[in-house]
Amino acid sequence: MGDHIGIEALGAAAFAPFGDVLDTDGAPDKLINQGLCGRYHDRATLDFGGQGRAGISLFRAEPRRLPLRLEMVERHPEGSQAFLPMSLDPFLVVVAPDMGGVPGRPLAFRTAPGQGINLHRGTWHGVLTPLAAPGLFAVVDRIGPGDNLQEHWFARPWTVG
Ligand SMILES: NC(=O)N[C@@H](O)C(=O)O
Ligand code: NI
Repeated sequence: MGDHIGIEALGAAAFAPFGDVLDTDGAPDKLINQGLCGRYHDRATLDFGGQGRAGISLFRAEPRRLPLRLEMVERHPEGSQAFLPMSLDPFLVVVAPDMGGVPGRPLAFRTAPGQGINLHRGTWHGVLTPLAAPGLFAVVDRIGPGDNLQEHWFARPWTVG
């Protein structure tokens, strides 16, 4: 097995090179619906490339147990990808910097309840990784032609958590 990767609490600053953190920390950008709803407005950079369009899909993914054997990360060169949990269960987010076309050392984060993420176009990441059932997510990503998936299988898996 490869080296061990610790899990940090997800934070916007640490995650900024990789994507956006979606949460309702702090005051809303605007109050709507007669003051009964806080709108946290336009909080993600969506990108679907020239020929793509936005799609909303639902994922029901098997929860993983920690420590996680991380064998592969992937990226979507043509579009961003948002994972929006439909529960308050934290989930695991793994990303990695790009080092000349291959991923560098991964980083792992645990979301707070109610936090979602939007991965920037081309960000190396582990696949959606729930930590509790039912693992139900809305996913906003690119629908369009061409190959939008590049995988990298590590020579030695990493141990996460
Ligand atoms: N393949 C797919 O739709 N999902 C992955 O991109 C993922 O990041 O989970
Ligand atoms: Ni993906």
